[in-house]
Amino acid sequence: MTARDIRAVPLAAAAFAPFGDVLEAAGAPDRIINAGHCARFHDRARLDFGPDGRAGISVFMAEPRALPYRLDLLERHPEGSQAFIPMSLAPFLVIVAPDAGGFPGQPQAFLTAPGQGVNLLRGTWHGVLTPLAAPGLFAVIDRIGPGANLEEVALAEPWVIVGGP
Ligand SMILES: NC(=O)N[C@@H](O)C(=O)O
Ligand code: NI
Repeated sequence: MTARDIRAVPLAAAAFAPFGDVLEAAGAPDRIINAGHCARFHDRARLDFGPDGRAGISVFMAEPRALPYRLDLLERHPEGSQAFIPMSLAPFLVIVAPDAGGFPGQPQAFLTAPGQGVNLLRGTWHGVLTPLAAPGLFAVIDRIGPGANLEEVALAEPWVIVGGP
């Protein structure tokens, strides 16, 4: 490990909560529906599309990356939340960072388990969608609306996201 290495940890709702929501069928379902044939984990994301935006669903086909992963760009969407719902069971890397005076602070990296998705809160600094295996196929729910909704920061010094214990 070097000073610029960040170890990815398994994604967990409590640790991720300041940055967003973990979308998963975990724990007790909120409702049993469809004549008992379906468990509904109800309303699990803090969606936010602002006063002049609306929700959109897009499909992303992202190029798989590998660990160790060079992180040299962070971004945020000041006008809306952004959710990534994998359409495969392949893991992906979720990188987030707190805000530090309008710029990203120390990033944190999480590895998803099969079946987990995430919703990033409005304005959360994050790395771009980073699948770790093909297909990098995702449904993305984010803001459709007027105005700029993307702030990018190229890092003067990259971080290296590493896996493993
Ligand atoms: N730009 C875009 O649609 N995607 C990014 O926001 C991302 O987080 O991957
Ligand atoms: Ni984004």
